[in-house]
Amino acid sequence: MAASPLLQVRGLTRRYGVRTGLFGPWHEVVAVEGVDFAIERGEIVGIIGASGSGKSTIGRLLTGLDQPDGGQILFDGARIDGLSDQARRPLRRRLQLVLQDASSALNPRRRVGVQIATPMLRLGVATSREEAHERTAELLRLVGLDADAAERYPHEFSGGQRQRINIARSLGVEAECLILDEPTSALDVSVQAQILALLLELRQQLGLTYVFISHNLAVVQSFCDRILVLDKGRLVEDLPSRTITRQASAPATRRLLEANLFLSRAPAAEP
Ligand SMILES: Nc1ncnc2c1ncn2[C@@H]1O[C@H](COP(=O)(O)OP(=O)(O)OP(=O)(O)O)[C@@H](O)[C@H]1O
Repeated sequence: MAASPLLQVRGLTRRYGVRTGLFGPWHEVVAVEGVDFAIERGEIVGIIGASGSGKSTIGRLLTGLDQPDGGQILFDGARIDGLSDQARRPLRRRLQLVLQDASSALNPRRRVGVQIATPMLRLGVATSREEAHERTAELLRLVGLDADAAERYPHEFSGGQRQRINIARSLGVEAECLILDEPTSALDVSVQAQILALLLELRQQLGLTYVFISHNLAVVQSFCDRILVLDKGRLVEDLPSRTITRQASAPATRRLLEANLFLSRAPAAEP
């Protein structure tokens, strides 16, 4: 029997009730509507679309920070939508969300080492403080930081280094799948490239699966195996990165490709 995809969504739907003004009438905003896709182990899949197309909503639904109004989410063949906090606990280890703003994910008042070690102990990946401590040093090395980073506080690091710490924390709990929501958008291009290279290396070493949410088509094309395009909450394209330029048929994808072409041809700004 063929193994099930690592992550699968069927008919995923999320609508929000929104009020016009303080006392105005309520109306419905469709954030995500009837989305279907499947992601295999070891794949890097990009989710792209214009602002408001539903990308982050999908990230929140996949990681249980929000619940769908309709449809199903399966992880390793089992339903994970609508789980209680208790039932979700083992999953929290396997499926991790990495956000754009690494600072907000880190506690400014706690040393980096403690922040990497605590989830390991809480989720039972390490059974003693010593083991968590050793593993923290290994992880810091793995993401390209010195082991003494463990003794420092988040504000002592650059944005790119903080994102490395964030990734080390996800790896500490032995995550299998990272949902990366614009993980490099706040970084300058050279640091962005370093983080993407690190993620590729980690996938190679650890067999990780990534869902990469971004508004940047050029980045998604170079980093992902496959690209899903959202338009007003609907999935309108699902193509391998290498063929998307030739095979794209959805108007939303064509718009993204044209914008990308325009940006790559635009003359550099005057100093
Ligand atoms: N909590 C919420 N309450 C009401 N509407 C929401 C909420 N979260 C998202 N929405 C709406 O759902 C739609 C999709 O939002 P979402 O943040 O998923 O888009 P996005 O593609 O990630 O956008 P961006 O690229 O700008 O971050 C938007 O119209 C947004 O206004």
